[in-house]
Amino acid sequence: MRTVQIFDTTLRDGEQSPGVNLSTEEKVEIALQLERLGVNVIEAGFAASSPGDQSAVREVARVVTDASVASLSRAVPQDIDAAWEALKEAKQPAIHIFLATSPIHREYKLRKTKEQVLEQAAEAVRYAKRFFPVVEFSPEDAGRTEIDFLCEVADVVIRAGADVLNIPDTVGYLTPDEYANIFVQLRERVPGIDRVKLSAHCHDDLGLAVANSLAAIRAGVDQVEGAINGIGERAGNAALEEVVMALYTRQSYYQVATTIRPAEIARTSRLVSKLTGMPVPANKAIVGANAFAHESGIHQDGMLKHQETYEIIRPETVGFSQTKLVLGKHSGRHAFRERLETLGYTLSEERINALFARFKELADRKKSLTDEDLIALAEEKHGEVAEFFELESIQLSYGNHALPTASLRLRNRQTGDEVEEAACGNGSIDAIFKAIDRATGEQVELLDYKVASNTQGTDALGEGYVQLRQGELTVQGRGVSTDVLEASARAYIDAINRLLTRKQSKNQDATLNVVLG
Ligand SMILES: CC(=O)SCCNC(=O)CCNC(=O)[C@H](O)C(C)(C)COP(=O)(O)OP(=O)(O)OC[C@H]1O[C@@H](n2cnc3c(N)ncnc32)[C@H](O)[C@@H]1OP(=O)(O)O
Ligand SMILES: CC(C)C(=O)C(=O)O
Repeated sequence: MRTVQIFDTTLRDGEQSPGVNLSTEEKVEIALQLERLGVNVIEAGFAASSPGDQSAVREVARVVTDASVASLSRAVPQDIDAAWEALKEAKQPAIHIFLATSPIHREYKLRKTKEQVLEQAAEAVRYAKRFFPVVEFSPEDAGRTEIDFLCEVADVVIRAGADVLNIPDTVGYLTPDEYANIFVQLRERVPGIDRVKLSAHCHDDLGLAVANSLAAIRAGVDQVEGAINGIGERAGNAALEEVVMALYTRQSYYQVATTIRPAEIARTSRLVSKLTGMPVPANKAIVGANAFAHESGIHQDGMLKHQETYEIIRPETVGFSQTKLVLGKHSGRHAFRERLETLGYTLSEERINALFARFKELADRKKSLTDEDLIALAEEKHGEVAEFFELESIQLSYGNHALPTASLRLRNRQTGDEVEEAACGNGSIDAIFKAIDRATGEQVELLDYKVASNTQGTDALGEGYVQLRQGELTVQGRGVSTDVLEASARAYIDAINRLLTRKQSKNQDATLNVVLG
C-alpha cells in the first residue's frame, strides 16, 4: 500500500480565514499538536508577509522535530530570503513558492505575459534551490489555467529544480473528474514529471474540496494539502480530518495509508477552533458535535442493538469519548429506558410507559432532555402513589397592578370527573395553590415550597418541590415542567395525591382492624 503525505496549511491558508490572527505562541501550540497528529509538512506561515509571521515561522521550526516546516513565498527573491531567514535553523526546512498561471490572473493581477510568468517561475525556483533542500512550486489558479500552458510551467520548474509540484484549485472551481484529469495529463505530457512529488491543494467554493482531493489521490498524487476543520480563504480548504478519515475508513477502496494518528483528530480540531475563534458547525463531518450523536428513536434502537447500524466510524477512533444518544422529541422507548437504567433507575414496564408519555410531552416543548432532566422526571413521582388528581390545564393572569389569578382544570382519575376552579392570590404561586385546594377540596397547610432549574438555558426544566401537612400527616410532592409555574402546580397536586393515598391506606388499615378485631 502506498503512503500519501499530509501537508497541513492550517497555520498559513487556514489563518487567511477572515478575522483569524494567530500569535506566535498560538501557532507553536497548534504546530506541536499537528506534529502529535502525525502530519508530514507544516506550512507555518508566509515569512515575508510581516515580521510577526516571520518570527512565528522561525519559532514553529525551532520546536517541531518530526515534520518538515515550510513557509509560503511569492516568486521574488526578497520573499525567498525572508523565508530562509526564518527557516535556516530548521531541521527539515521547505519553501512553497507560488506564481499565478491562469489567463485572468496573468492579465489582470500580474500583468505579465506567459513568457514572463515562465521565466519568473523558473528563476524563483532556481534561486530558492540555493538555500532550501525542498522547493515546492504552485502554479496559482492551476484549475483555470490552459492545460498546455500548465504543462509548460511544470516543465520549466522541474528543470529549475523543484522537488514538489502542487496543483492548486485556488478558487474551488473544478469537479473531481476534471481535477484528477489534470494529474493524468501532466503525467502523460511533462517529461521530467517522475522527478517531482505531485501534490493536491483544493478549495471549497463549490463544496468539492474533499471530493477533489480524494479524486487526486485516486489519480496517484503523492501529497495532499488542507487545513484542520477545513478553515481557509473564503469557503476554506479541504478539511484534512475528512480526507484522512475517508482514506482510513475506505482503505480497501483507496489502498492508501497516511502517517496520521486518528485518535488525535478531535483534540486538534478543538484546539484549532478555540485558538482561531472559528466554531465547528454541529453537523460537520468527523469533528462536529453531532457527528456521533443520534436523536431519532429508530436510529437509537439500531445503535443500541449494533453500533454499525448507523455509524461508520467509532467516535473513540477519532478521539471522542463515545456515541451520544440525545433524548428529544424523536426518541423512542428503547433509548429512554436505556438512559434511565444508566442513571440507576430500573423501573417496571408500566412506570416506563407512564414516564415516557410525560417525557414526550416535555420533549415537544424542549429541544433535548439532559440527564438532570430525566432524573427530575424519574423522581417526580416516586413510591407507590395512586393518581387521584391529574392536571389537565392551567392558565395564569398576572400584571404588576392586578391581583394574580389562576384558573385550572383537574381530572379526578378515580371518578373520571373534571373539576374547574379559579382563585386569586398574593402572587401567581399563591393563586395556583389556592385554586388546587378548592378543586380538590382538601384543607392543607403549606410547610415548604421550592422551585429550581435543573439545567441551563431559558428552556431548562424547572422542578417544583412542595411539603404539605394535614393533621398528623406530612407529605412531599415533586413536579417537573419547562415552566416553573406549571412545575409548582404539578408538585402541589403530587403532594395532594400522596396525602389521599396515605389517607386511603389508613382507612383500609382501620377497616381491617375492625374486621379482625
Ligand atoms: C492563493 C493564495 O492564498 S496566495 C497567498 C495569499 N496570502 C497573502 O496574501 C497573505 C500575506 N500577504 C501580505 O502580507 C501582503 O500581500 C504582502 C506582504 C505579501 C505583499 O504586500 P504588498 O507589497 O503591499 O502588495 P499587495 O499585497 O498589495 O499586492 C501584491 C503584489 O504582489 C504581486 N504578486 C502576487 N502574487 C505574486 C507572486 N506569486 N509572485 C510575485 N508577485 C506576486 C501582485 O501582482 C502585486 O504586485 P504589484 O504591487 O506590482 O501590483
Ligand atoms: C499558494 C497556493 C497554493 C494557494 O494557497 C492556492 O492557490 O489556493
